[in-house]
Amino acid sequence: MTGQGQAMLRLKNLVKTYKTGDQALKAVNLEVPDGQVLALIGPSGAGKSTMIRCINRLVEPTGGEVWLDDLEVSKLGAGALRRARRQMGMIFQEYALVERLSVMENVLSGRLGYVGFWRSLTRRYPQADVDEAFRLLDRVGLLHMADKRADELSGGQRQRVGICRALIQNPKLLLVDEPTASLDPKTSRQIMRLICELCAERGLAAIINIHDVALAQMFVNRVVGLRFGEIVFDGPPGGLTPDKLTEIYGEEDWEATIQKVEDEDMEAAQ
Ligand SMILES: Nc1ncnc2c1ncn2[C@@H]1O[C@H](COP(=O)(O)OP(=O)(O)OP(=O)(O)O)[C@@H](O)[C@H]1O
Repeated sequence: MTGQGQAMLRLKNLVKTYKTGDQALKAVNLEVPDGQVLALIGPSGAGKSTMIRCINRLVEPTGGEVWLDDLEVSKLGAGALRRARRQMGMIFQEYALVERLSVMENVLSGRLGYVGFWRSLTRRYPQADVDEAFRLLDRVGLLHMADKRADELSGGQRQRVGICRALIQNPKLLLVDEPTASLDPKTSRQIMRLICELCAERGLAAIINIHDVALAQMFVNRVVGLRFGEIVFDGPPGGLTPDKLTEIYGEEDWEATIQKVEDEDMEAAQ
């Protein structure tokens, strides 16, 4: 349980220095309350993927703390970390599906952290898991594809499978790493909408690493901007003025990107 007034996810002075000497995160502090969906933006190399991966320790932090409710994830041993990871679903840019397995098997693989070792080897899942997988596939519009092989799907369909696989873990936090980077603009929008709707339905918090600022602005209430491993912006999408975007990304023509923000400003001024 989250303690009173305590954010569900807390990063305290999180540092990551790779063996190459690259300082990807410099003492990052961040709090994410229950059910909040935030977009993580920033230029290439800012440390977005590193931050997301340090939270579930796919990348081992060099320093600082990661807290998930009352659990200090950064201190856990292997067994406890495996259990903690069940609470953190991950969605990847390249979907990370097993190509030769069916859609259903890919979704069910999200339960591997729960079923015993032998059961996972034979991939025999409890009926309740199979039922839930059907429910999730239905929710994302892929019920009719349950028996198809993953390699027969389009990018958008694959990402829907990736979303189901993360959700069947029954996580409290979703870590989403560039979910739309391999998709066309229309599919990108559908996938972002789906992720945000599902988070709202389930009271799930999410950190979405996303390159497309306009897309982030469309769907989330909080944007965190990272630059050179430091948070340089944290606020509502409307606060992403040209100056702020320049602070995050460097000099650029922001006309197209901030169209929406300008429109709102004009309306407010009238
Ligand atoms: N495995 C690694 N070994 C060494 N350096 C790394 C490694 N992964 C990332 N880095 C470095 O850490 C910094 C942050 O990289 P990271 O991938 O987290 O940034 P990002 O904001 O996600 O970038 P992108 O948007 O291009 O994915 C970069 O300087 C990068 O070169």
